[in-house]
Amino acid sequence: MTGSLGTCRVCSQREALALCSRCREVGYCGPDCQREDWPSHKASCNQATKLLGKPTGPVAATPSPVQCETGGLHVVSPSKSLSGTPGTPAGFDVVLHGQRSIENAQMVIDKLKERGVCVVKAGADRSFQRAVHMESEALRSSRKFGEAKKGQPVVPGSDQIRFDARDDKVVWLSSSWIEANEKKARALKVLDDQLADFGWGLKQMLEDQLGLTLSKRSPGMLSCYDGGAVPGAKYDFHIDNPYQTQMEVPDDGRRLTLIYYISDGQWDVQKDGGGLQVCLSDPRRAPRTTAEAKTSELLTVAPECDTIVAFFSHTMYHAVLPLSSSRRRFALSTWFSCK
Ligand SMILES: O=C(O)CCC(=O)C(=O)O
Ligand SMILES: [Fe+2]
Repeated sequence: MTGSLGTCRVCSQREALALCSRCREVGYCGPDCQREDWPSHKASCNQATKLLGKPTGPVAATPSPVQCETGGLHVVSPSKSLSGTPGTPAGFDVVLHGQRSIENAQMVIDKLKERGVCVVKAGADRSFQRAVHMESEALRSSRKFGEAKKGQPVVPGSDQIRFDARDDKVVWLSSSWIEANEKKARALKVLDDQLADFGWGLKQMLEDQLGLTLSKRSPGMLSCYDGGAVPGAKYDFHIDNPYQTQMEVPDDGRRLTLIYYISDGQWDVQKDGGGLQVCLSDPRRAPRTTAEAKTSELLTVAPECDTIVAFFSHTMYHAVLPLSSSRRRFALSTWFSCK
């Protein structure tokens, strides 16, 4: 779902900004047109979701900027306190559930512009959350996760290789992997699609308001930090696409990182560790070093089930703090790129 979505199917005048999140077959300029169309679109939407074999319950409640039945998503609590002191998890900036998709997308954009990171409550059904957790655990038991560490020359051309300071294992949900593991990852596939929709739903606003043009998305990456197998598992401070820092690395195109956390129940960052910590530096420019980044205020996000975190891949330093219990911390991540 890249490029233009065409014109709105109702008014045929304005550009469609988002697709129906259930069937992803029709586009609207905004919630008003979508709401008006729902009585006539309902039947074909139900048919399409049946044909695609999508579980309608979870899809209707998953994190996408447009929801058919209700005409968009609904913000419940804009920003609770966001003191961001280490160890104190941030509140949600946006809570998605069922109405006002465009307004929600705008709140995400505003937060990204102001702070480079936005914490969103996705609003998926509990049964869907449980399904993605069970699938993640089952994939781990059947040894589907592989090494995530990547080696890179310390400077280009050097024989000295530095490995990513990360302790997670990952599965890439590429289309061929999904095809080969269809039954094992039904809910994860739906989640990956929904995360994609959420990101693409921001596309036009990111372009118009922040000058960021997204044209590609990576496959979903399911990660597992296993506090039982690797006590204290973590990922040190880094920028996903560090081309602006003093490290001599090429621009890999990544601009927006989206992560959806998957866990069995509540996650207490004081007890379990594993918080995502983001350095709140200038969102428009990457700090040149980790030390410089750490002089900024820190925002801690609890990897609590059903939380989405969005941040700029090329400017925001972040880390996964060491796990301090034997729990497993799962997340589905995806990266949107400008090339
Ligand atoms: O899982 C997280 O919270 C962040 C992981 C991360 O930074 C990465 O995979 O690049
Ligand atoms: Fe990262």
